Amino acid sequence: MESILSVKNLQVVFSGFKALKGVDLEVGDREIVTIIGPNGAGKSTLLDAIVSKSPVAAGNVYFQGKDITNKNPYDIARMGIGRKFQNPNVYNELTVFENILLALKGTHGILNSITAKLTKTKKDKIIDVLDRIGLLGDAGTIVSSLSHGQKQWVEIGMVIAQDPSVVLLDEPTAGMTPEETHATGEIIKTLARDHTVVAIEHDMEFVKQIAERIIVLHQGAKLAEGSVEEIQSNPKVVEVYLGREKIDDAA
Ligand SMILES: Nc1ncnc2c1ncn2[C@@H]1O[C@H](COP(=O)(O)OP(=O)(O)OP(=O)(O)O)[C@@H](O)[C@H]1O
Repeated sequence: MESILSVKNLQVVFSGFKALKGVDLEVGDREIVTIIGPNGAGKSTLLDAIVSKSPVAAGNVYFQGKDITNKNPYDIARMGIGRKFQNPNVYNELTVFENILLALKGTHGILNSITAKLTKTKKDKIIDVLDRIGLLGDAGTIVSSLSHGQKQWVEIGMVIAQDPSVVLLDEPTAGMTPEETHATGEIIKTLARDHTVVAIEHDMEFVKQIAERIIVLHQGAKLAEGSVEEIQSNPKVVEVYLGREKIDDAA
């Protein structure tokens, strides 16, 4: 497998605390990789370190064969790695269409973007993004009136509007209803036709819906890696994570 994103022996240290203790990760072009693991395992830190939001203490991150370790986050985004955080970061007072417009490459300033004449290319691009996130019918809706799940989709749309090769998603279904969660899975599967997706997720039904390969992190290290079946039957994973989830559910 040719990797588009490659993480080698990655270490992140916060004031002496080793949040990542030497993690390796290989992600193939247009693959969907899901990262699971208990709270505090280092999942968000791993995505943060890839885009230089957390400083890498040792190890390397390669994107399309280039070493991007600790490069400027803005340059990493421009090179083609898009990152969506847990909470939707959208313009609530603007329409869905305007939110996607603002995220397009080469768009500068809110007022400029909204008042400037829209080229057909930009309009077609926005329509394509809205179609892919299932919000074409809501193009003119003000974002504040959308459900929490729909806001998350707007933000996914804002990420893909920048044409990243790799999309990093941090708990994309957090706070969603089961129906929204399922719809998000279908959106992600469609995205993976054109983008590589790495998603952190807790909801195992969702993981089963989208995952081609699962990475399990535990205490800053990789505990296991494999298909849904391999992960579900791995005794170490059941002990530290999946068994724990069942106990939590029962509680
Ligand atoms: N900026 C920071 N400064 C200090 N410690 C941090 C910082 N960011 C994360 N940590 C610590 O690093 C560890 C890993 O955190 P991280 O958020 O990556 O875990 P996670 O697996 O994403 O957890 P969760 O599922 O709860 O989001 C935790 O112990 C956390 O407290």
